[in-house]
Amino acid sequence: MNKPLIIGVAGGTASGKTSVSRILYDAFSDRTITLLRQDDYYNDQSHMTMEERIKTNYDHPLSMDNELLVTHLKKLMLGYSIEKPVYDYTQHTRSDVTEKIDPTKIIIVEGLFVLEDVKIRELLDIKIFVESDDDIRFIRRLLRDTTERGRTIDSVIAQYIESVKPMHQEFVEPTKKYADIIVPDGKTNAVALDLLITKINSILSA
Ligand SMILES: Nc1ncnc2c1ncn2[C@@H]1O[C@H](COP(=O)(O)OP(=O)(O)O)[C@@H](O)[C@H]1O
Ligand SMILES: Nc1ccn([C@@H]2O[C@H](COP(=O)(O)O)[C@@H](O)[C@H]2O)c(=O)n1
Repeated sequence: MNKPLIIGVAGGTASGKTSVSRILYDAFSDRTITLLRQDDYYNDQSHMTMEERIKTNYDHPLSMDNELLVTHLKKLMLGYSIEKPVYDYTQHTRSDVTEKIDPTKIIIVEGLFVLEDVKIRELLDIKIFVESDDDIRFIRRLLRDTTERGRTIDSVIAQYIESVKPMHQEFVEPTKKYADIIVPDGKTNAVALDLLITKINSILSA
């Protein structure tokens, strides 16, 4: 099998990374394609109490097991299957199950820090940064985390002020400089998405 095409999608929380990745995934669903979410590679915290887990700074790169993500990407590149962790946001740790992922022609890897970590970055053939205004991202996150991630309004606000916002400015926003393409407004940016799909098609048919 030829080396897979690896596409990295970075951006702040609720910027639209998953939405953009899903559109690219759907556009190439006639080929073999995998979508890996860096969130599944948060450190395993099953040995910690819930009180300790709540205190973790999930917006610092050290909260991620990037070593495992890189190992998994390299295995997929060599044609081996992996057992991907599955993250549980309500428990702040990996769930008991893993998901078997087989090697595919295209791999999309999306997450806050996929452009921040040099070892991940150098595996990427196309580097995308999804950008949305901070206030819009905060509103989206508030809605999402209270409906889908089992959080209270107060906890989302406190976490945003204490860690999400400052860590975004320190570790996520600066990685925009590594992007091949910055996509403002994420999934609604039809022109940028069309350009990306055209470019991916041209690489695949080369
Ligand atoms: N362009 C957009 N317009 C409106 N809502 C959006 C847009 N992009 C994302 N959303 C919504 O915002 C939330 C976060 O989007 P998501 O793609 O999961 O972001 P991320 O993966 O960067 O955290 C989701 O509920 C999603 O439906
Ligand atoms: N236990 C956790 C783990 C992560 N988070 C937050 O998730 C955000 C990253 O996911 P996106 O889909 O928004 O990119 C990140 O900002 C962490 O704060 C969490 O709250 N709890």
